[in-house]
Amino acid sequence: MIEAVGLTKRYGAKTAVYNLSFQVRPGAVTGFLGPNGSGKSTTMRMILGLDRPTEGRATIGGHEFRDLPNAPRQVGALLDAKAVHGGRSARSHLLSLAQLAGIPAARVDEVLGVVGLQQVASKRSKGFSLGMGQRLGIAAALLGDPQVLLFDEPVNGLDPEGILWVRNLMKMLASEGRTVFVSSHLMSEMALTADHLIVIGRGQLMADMSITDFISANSADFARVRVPDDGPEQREKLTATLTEAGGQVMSEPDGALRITGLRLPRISDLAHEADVRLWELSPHQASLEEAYMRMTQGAVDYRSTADQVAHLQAPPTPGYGPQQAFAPPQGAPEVPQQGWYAPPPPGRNPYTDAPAPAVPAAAPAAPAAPVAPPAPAPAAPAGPSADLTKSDISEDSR
Ligand SMILES: Nc1ncnc2c1ncn2[C@@H]1O[C@H](COP(=O)(O)OP(=O)(O)OP(=O)(O)O)[C@@H](O)[C@H]1O
Repeated sequence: MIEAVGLTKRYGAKTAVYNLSFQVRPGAVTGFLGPNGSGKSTTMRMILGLDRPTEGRATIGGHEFRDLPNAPRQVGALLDAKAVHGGRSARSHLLSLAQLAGIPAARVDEVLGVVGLQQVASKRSKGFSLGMGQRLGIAAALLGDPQVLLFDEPVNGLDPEGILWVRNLMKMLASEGRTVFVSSHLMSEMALTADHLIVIGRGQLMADMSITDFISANSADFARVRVPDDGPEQREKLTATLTEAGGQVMSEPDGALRITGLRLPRISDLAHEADVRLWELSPHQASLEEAYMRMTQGAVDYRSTADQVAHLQAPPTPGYGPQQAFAPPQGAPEVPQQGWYAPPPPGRNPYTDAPAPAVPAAAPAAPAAPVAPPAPAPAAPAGPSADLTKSDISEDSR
């Protein structure tokens, strides 16, 4: 098991990680999520003894990394796939790691096979693509057959077949009873891979719960309703009826209405009683991606501004799709078009309203005012976090 207790890291005036406490248990894949610069790599580096915490501690199986007897046989990690001597072949890179850790040379060929790099084992790694480098990094992590594995963005640069392979590998390692801690930006991927989630924002814990609990705690189920386009009267009548019955109604730009707080059959009955015809009545549930976006939208450091290319665009054609203007009916606010744009779930959203993120019931209490305020984009640090352009570049590593 990996455990962090009050883990804090400051780089001068910058607080990268503040008072993080969590446990990563064996037998499950635990996803580690957070926006760019939220402190994921720093946390992993502290767990692996590569950075010293300013306060608090991180342990693996009850020991700090540097006190672990024969650490490479107990813990494997992929932090920065580029941290390889480019002049060495994949095999000799792994052989040198194996020798240092007292691992038999035969294991090198085993892990080369597991990651699918047998064909290029004697090629210099400086010619490797991003995805091949990721595979080599994963091979290094598996070398000592460790019980505890940490992967920082393992699918970065892998093609769809490679992503599927990593997903299955993580699950298999966890099913063997190992502790698997994986950071990723790909929510959809985490939804398919992880059993448990730890979410951080600006270095602080925002959630520590199962994927299922995460979605139900943060997602908003809603119904989408559409009435005939023959004037605003029907929409206004329906809005008033549904609001009176206890529903919350928001207007979408294309004229549809989003309803929360009422079940679909009740919406249908109410529309019937009000003599309003429906062209659409459909259920919607927020995905993990949406739940995550909502949770972390207040803790994002890097945001794009709008590209000023309006003068390059063709003038709108009246009467078509979203370009058609629909005034929101009375009493129905418009669905916000920036960030998370579903209506919030009933009650206050603790993640976006409070100045410092609060923590859900399952997680330890958050500090009052811990992290440095939003600052200009920080200088890119060494290591994986320096890559702000992380993208999924397809490659064929075979
Ligand atoms: N060595 C360092 N010196 C100064 N600041 C640092 C250093 N390492 C990290 N930071 C800062 O600490 C914060 C957390 O960085 P970290 O790399 O841990 O985030 P991350 O969640 O891994 O980001 P990403 O998803 O972009 O990889 C960032 O603001 C980063 O600039």
